[in-house]
Amino acid sequence: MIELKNIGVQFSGRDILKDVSVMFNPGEIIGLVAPNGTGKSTLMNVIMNYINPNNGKVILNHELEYTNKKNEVKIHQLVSMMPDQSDLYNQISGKEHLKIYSSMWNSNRKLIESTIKELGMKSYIKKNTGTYSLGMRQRLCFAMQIVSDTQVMLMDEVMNGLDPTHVELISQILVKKKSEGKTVIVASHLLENLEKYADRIFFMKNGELILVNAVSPGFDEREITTVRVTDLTDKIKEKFSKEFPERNVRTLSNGVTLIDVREYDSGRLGKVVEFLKENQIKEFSIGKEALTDLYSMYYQER
Ligand SMILES: Nc1ncnc2c1ncn2[C@@H]1O[C@H](COP(=O)(O)OP(=O)(O)OP(=O)(O)O)[C@@H](O)[C@H]1O
Repeated sequence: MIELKNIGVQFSGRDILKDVSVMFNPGEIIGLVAPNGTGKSTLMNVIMNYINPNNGKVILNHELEYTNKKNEVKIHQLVSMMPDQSDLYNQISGKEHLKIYSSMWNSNRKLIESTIKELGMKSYIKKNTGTYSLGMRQRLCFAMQIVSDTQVMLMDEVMNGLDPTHVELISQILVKKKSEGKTVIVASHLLENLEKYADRIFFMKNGELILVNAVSPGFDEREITTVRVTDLTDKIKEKFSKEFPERNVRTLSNGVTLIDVREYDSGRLGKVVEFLKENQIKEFSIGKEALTDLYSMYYQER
């Protein structure tokens, strides 16, 4: 378990993190979402003690803090940050990288072979990383962190440069890590993907963390709050507002129109669906807002 207590970071007098207090638990995947330059990496760097916060502290397992070098070594045995592609050595093989990480964290050597297999890296793992493509390098960075096998794993843009098959594969591995009790903290711009596996998602805005979506546990798939329409023209929208004047209809910058049906009974909801069908609107779903809608609301609404 990792706790951030009243963390404040200022750069050039600007608040990047403002009194952030939050707890990340074992067996959960945390998603961090924000536009470029908001503070996701800063937060991770604070957790790693690569940046000294102006205020506050990081506490691991209720007791360990970055108060001295000895504690830092202890914490870094338990908390790791996924390496960056620029950390790779071009003149040695992927497998050598994995061996180095396994030794540094003194983890189970068996993890090396199983991770290579799991990530489909067998055909190239013995070649020098200088010959790797972007996606191959990214998979290696991910594999290095998996091999280190720490209790808390921080991943900044883990899906960078990966094709959809590998995005899916890595998502599945993240879920597996979670089931092993790891705390996985992922900063990502792939919202649809993140939404599938993250337990809690935080948006960062004005130095604060805002919990936007508790996907599970307790997330009720059946809860209907919104009809989400992707092909609503202005004309039909106007007509809709006349027929359903009491309703809150909003069109977001991503082009999606959300109709708030929170207080509708099934009869009234049926009428909304009927209206859409009668007006040849085909692209709609009934349920909740998607993460990309929430993102539009928080960051892009004019
Ligand atoms: N060492 C530093 N000194 C001064 N300003 C910094 C420093 N590190 C980061 N910043 C600033 O803090 C802000 C947040 O940066 P950060 O790298 O945390 O953003 P991010 O959300 O991770 O962005 P991205 O999605 O682009 O990775 C930016 O405006 C950046 O310029």
